[in-house]
Amino acid sequence: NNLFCDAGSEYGGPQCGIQSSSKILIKGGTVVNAHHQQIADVYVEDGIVVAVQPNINVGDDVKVLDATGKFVMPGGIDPHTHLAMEFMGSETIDDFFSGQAAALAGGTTMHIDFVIPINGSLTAGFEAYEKKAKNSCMDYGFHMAITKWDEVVSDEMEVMVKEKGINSFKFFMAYKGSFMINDELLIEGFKRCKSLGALAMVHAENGDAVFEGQKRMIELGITGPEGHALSRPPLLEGEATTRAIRLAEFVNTPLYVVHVMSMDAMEEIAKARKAGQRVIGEPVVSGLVLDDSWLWHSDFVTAAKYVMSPPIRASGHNKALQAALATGILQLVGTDHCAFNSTQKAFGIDDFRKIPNGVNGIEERMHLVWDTMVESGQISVTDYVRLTSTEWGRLK
Ligand SMILES: NC(=O)NCCC(=O)O
Ligand SMILES: [Zn+2]
Repeated sequence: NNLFCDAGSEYGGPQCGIQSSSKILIKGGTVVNAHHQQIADVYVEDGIVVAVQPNINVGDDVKVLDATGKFVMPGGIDPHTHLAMEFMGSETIDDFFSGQAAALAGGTTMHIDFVIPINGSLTAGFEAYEKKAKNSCMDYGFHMAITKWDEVVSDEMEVMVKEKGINSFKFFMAYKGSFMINDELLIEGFKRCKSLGALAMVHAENGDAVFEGQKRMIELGITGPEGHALSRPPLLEGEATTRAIRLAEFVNTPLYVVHVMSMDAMEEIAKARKAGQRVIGEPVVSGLVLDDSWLWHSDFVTAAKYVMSPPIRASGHNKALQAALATGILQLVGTDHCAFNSTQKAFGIDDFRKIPNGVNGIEERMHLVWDTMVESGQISVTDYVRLTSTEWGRLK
């Protein structure tokens, strides 16, 4: 714990909740936000940015950091994480502390995690996540999943929005037999989001068809990690994405599509946005920089690391997603950080359906987006700040 709590103490910063007065001047850097960049000083008092302007003069009680030749930008906000998540018979290996420590090491200073209800109860889920988040060492927020529907859940959504500060709700169209909801629930949920002014989010894959695809693979004797990709092709992501988009249009409420992994889904989002519908698309770093060749690796331990849903796609989807991000079809980058170790992944050594789904990324996101998108000239530094940090705040 202390390693991270002490990390900022040199600058008089807060030490894991112990607030002490601090004054810092970050001098002479290129200050970047989502709209503009200029050489300026940044004056920070007790963790709050008080002034941004050239040549700020300060007294001896202020710690001065020379940022000449460097960029000074907001910390990253990861809009999609799963820390301490119970999933597929296991719990993610990163809890709030270790996941956040990794995030901080990589330049992300806030994340939004998904509260998973307990037996459908939002209240019980929220209380559990409040406990899980007790060992936090950075800012975080919550979205919430909706996994069943009745009057109680509908009322609890209002409590979450009005009293608990949660105003984004995710509906899983996949994971048949666990989180998956049907279209009736999706419509009810969208209607409730609309009436509460909350944002509806979807994990868009056709869970029934995935189930059928998995059966087909097993019948063909394909039990390794490659079966994961083969059983849930881009087609099924595209189908669910367009269905969710059309139902959101029917209800007339905005829609946020999490982890857009394929051209198929991205093109549905592009069409809807072009038609004027309020649809937000979130690619994740794994989908932007990797391809599915890893899932065919002969070593199970290596291949299983890359099992997530929707799957990492064949080469070409990644470049198309990058282009969509650069041209404004997709809006912001998450990670879907949901890390399992090799012992946990080995639950599926004989059957890919049992490999816990999820990959890492919370530490790597900022530098991977920089390397892939800025260094290649696809986006500007201001775009970088928008896609990795400020856009989530603007949406909310
Ligand atoms: N994506 C994934 O494979 N694991 C996390 C749960 C989810 O977001 O679907
Ligand atoms: Zn997720």
